[in-house]
Amino acid sequence: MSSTASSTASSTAAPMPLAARGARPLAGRVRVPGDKSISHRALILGALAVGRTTVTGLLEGEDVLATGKAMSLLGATVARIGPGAWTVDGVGVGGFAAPPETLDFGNAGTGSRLVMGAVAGCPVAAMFDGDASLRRRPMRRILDPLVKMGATVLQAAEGDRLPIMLAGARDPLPIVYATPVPSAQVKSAVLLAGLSAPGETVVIESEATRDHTEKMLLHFGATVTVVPEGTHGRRITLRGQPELHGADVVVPADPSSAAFPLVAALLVPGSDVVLETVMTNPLRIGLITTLREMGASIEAVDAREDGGEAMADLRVRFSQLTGVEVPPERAPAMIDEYPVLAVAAAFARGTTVMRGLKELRVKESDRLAATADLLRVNGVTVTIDGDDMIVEGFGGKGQGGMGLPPGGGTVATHMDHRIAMSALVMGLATERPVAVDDAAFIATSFPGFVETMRSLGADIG
Ligand SMILES: O=C(O)C1=C[C@@H](OP(=O)(O)O)[C@@H](O)[C@H](O)C1
Ligand SMILES: C=C(OP(=O)(O)O)C(=O)O
Repeated sequence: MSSTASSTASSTAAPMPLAARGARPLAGRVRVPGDKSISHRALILGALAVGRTTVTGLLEGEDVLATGKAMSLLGATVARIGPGAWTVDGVGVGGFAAPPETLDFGNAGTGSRLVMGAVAGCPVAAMFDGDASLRRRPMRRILDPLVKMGATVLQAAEGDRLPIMLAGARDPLPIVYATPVPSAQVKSAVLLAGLSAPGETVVIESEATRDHTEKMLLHFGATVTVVPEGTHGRRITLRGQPELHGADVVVPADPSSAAFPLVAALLVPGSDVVLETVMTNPLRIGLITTLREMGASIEAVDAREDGGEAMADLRVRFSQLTGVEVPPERAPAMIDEYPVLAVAAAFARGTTVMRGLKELRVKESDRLAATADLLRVNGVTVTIDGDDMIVEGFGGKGQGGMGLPPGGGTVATHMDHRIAMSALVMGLATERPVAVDDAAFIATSFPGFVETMRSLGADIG
């Protein structure tokens, strides 16, 4: 790979404390970086295609750069041709070469798990590793179906965790797999392995998760059909052994990154902000749906489509929010947004109940615990009841409100970018500043976060 960026900068660098304090109204237009999910997939499918893939708007965060490096170690030619513009010359389905060194995914669950799927369909062995956070995350959910498809786990740390040495199948088997957890990463790993298998690989999910892999497989020339399954689920069928051809991929702005300036604009009085070209895939906008139910002013302007993905500019204005109950079936559409939703809930009038958050326990940190701690050290009452989180809102300074959350705390971020950004957003609107112990991991998904927020008028330093 022609980029010099290291995938493990965050884990080796000294901690980077930072604080946010009460701001004047936020105003202006910004475009947050490219979608992380689409960026990983563009590099992986580009590497498995024949010919050249050109990606524009790629997220140049550490997670995605680690995937780019892995693709070049597996034999693809990955080059940066300009800011956010990359080319991938692929090796074709099943064509990965044995990598000469460990594939180090740093902090990235998505990169490590999707690439395990892609490697499982090739007759090569690769060592997968990551930072201390990634080494704690469960990998059995990925290994189980991949072993069924013919891959072999040659080595793994206790509890089927990284570092893992995985040998791909010489003759991969197609399977019908009902995912035991709602996870786009598990679904995608099976589909990527299934590319090399003859016949049909089927994934059945009882709750629909983000469908970027399915959409991008179609874009690269595979045959994929998707039909509803049960009340909230889907059945995805991939015809194996297609010839994928290189394609152009335009990456829209990441709604999971846009969530931070979006919630900040809702919380800081007088704010009026436009977030440009935000992806609005229905399986990614649970946060927007929820915030609108809470009374948020979020207007989608110039809604359009590119490469099969919906996008729009979002105009967001300061709003008095009211607590709501968020149903568990919405979780997959906003799984990474609960920490920042919980921050918004702390400013709302009344109680917000978020149900069905089990998967938050196995992210970069135990996000259920980390989010509750984030709020508590800043004076907010939070209850964790099983897999549900209940936040008591302060309600603001107006009629019926109890004022603003006090703030004044230092938040332990536990190597988790979303906890760090959520805490800093909170500090823009609390009575006193909010500090974080380490903001370095923000670079995994949102390089330029602090500069972007400052360009809107935020006081972070
Ligand atoms: O497939 C993806 O790109 C992702 C899927 C989600 O993880 P799970 O599949 O573990 O829910 C999400 O949390 C992650 O940030 C990105
Ligand atoms: C959970 C996340 O990512 P990953 O699983 O790729 O580490 C995230 O970005 O919030």
